Amino acid sequence: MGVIGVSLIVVSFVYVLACPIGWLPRWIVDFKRGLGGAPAITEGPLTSTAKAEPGRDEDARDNTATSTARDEAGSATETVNRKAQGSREMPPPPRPMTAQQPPAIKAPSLPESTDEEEQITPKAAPAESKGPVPTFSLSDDAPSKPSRAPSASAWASTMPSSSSSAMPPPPRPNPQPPRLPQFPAANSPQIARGPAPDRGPPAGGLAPPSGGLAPPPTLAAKPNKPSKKVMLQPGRSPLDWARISGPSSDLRNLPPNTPYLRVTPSMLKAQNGRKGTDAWMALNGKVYNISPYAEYHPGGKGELMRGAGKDGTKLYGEIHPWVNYETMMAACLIGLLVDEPDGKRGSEMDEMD
Ligand code: HEM
Repeated sequence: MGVIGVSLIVVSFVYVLACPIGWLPRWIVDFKRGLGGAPAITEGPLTSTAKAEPGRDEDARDNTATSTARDEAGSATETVNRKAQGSREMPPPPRPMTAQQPPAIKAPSLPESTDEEEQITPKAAPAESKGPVPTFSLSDDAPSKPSRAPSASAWASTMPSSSSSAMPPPPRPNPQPPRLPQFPAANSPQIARGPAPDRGPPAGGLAPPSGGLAPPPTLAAKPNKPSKKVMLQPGRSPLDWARISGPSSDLRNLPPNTPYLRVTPSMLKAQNGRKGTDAWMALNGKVYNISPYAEYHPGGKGELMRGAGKDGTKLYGEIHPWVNYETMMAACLIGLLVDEPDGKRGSEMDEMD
């Protein structure tokens, strides 16, 4: 009997070792793994946790070792019964796809620390190895080394032109400034009318204005003549005259508090600036003493004295009608030009002119 029992035990061991794993119950498989046999292939669905948990694997080994010890201490009959039970339960054949399953998440190399038992679920590691940080290049040249994220230009150059999903590069800025369209337009009626007619030089002999418009007819035109202005002595500028001929000045050269005089033509003729007398001149019915102004006259003393002792209205108007004599000569006002008492004013005035 002892020999038979030992033989059964030996046969059971041989069967367990030689039998396909898929036909064996789980605890025998675990037992075989504990003996260092083929890697365990579970019957149930493969899960990454089952294959990637070394902690559980170690637990299984512990269970297997416990079972082994229990088996060794058990009787041969129990072993035979378990063998018979395993024979009756026909497990499914091993899946051929098991070996072709994609690699599951690689189990991280956990450090051999004391808290290994607490960390049951390992952290998944990235499938790809960490490479260098991709570099970006903005130059149009091809990148010297391949990078994971190429530059925009390199990407655009590598993209096929026929691809509809490729975004075209932005247009380059136009170096030339935009040009305005022709004005007037080619079909404009302004061109149909032709060029503007030549209306001749502007009236008055003035330089043609830039705007092409003629001066208003009410503006008196300045005669286009050479200037007859003279060099004035120092202190005899128009500004100096304005300073000495203010509203409170009296340049009549008459006795103080003398009222405005009624100047007859004979009186005016006698004031011609000769023989030490002042020169008077009538302008539009008013008589002025022009002697104080002679050194300030821009046209010179000689030109001014052409109207001394006379009615210079016509002469004055021929040269500079724009000059405001009433303001300039207010301090030199003698009085009003009146007719001769005997009615000779008209003929005398004609002679004076
Ligand atoms: C009280 C009477 C007069 C006053 C206040 C006066 C005033 C002036 C003034 C302010 C100017 C400068 C004008 C300018 O810069 O455009 C001037 C210029 C001139 N005046 Fe008189 N004037 C008087 C009478 C006369 C008379 C009677 C004559 C000649 C007969 C005369 C002949 C001239 C001449 C030739 C010029 C130079 C014009 C030029 O070439 O620009 N002036 N006068």
